Amino acid sequence: QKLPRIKILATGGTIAGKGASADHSAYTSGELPVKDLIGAVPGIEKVADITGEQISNVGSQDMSVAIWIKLNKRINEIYKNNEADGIVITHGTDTQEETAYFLSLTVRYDKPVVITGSMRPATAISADGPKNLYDAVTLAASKQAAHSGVLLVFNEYIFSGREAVKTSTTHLNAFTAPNSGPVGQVYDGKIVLYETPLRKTNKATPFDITGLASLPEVAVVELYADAPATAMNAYVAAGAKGIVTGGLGNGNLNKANTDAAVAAIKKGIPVVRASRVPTGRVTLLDETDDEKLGTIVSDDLMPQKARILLMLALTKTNDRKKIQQYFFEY
Ligand SMILES: NC(=O)C[C@H](N)C(=O)O
Repeated sequence: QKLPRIKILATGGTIAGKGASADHSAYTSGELPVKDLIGAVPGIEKVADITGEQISNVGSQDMSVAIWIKLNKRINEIYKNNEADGIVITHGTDTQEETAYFLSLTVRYDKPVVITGSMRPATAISADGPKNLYDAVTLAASKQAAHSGVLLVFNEYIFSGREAVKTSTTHLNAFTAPNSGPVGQVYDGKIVLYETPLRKTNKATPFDITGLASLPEVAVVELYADAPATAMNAYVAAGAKGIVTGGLGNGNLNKANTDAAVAAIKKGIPVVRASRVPTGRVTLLDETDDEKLGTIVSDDLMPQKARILLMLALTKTNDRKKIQQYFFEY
């Protein structure tokens, strides 16, 4: 029986990280090549017929729109040319949730795309990378991974790429899905899915970025007690095409930032109200009169994910109502 063909696209991160000693936390991410990552996973050759490609080799704190566009292009090409049955992306954890959501919205095929990484570098005692990679390959090789957008596998849990958020800076269970929980588990080489994500992904979104070399600049402005409008005004002056706020509570802006937001909107720059709080929603017309101000709400996307949707939305439209609809659908 022929094994499923899995392509590993490596981008860097701690999973490819190297430290001077096994018992110390200092290391540099994005050092080892993809063949070393595959070579460190015993038994993986029994799960799938694996090939690897290096897309980038960076700590994901240096992930960029340019690398996202390259990844998106390669994934679409692999499926168009029938080069693989499933794709696994290895990635740093710092921005893994952003890449997962970006690709969920932009890949044009309903085939398996699974993303993973690690918290400990490859050289550490009990490195978690090989197990996470084994689990990711197992999931990508199973038929169950299709039609769900990008799935993020970490520490034996499976999350929707839209919902996953890094919620620990150091622990091995670094990801959770604060609003919805995991969609399944992978354990002992077996996948158990409890549910499939309902938000639209892949072909069901209008975000075909084929041919684009960049995306409209969108900035995130974080709120806090007594926050001045300096950051928002500076981003607008620097030419931002959209602003997302990491607002207070249910997406509230203080007076200074409300005034700056209204001024930005008058210049044709959409402002999306998200929240710095990790669970719950930002809904229209709660404490803020969005109709009067012209603001858009993020629904339940955290600021870093709302930024991705706004960048993609701006490739299609500048219309407030349409952009708001995107936030309710995707
Ligand atoms: N655990 C990790 O992967 C952290 C690292 N800074 C990265 O995102 O690449």
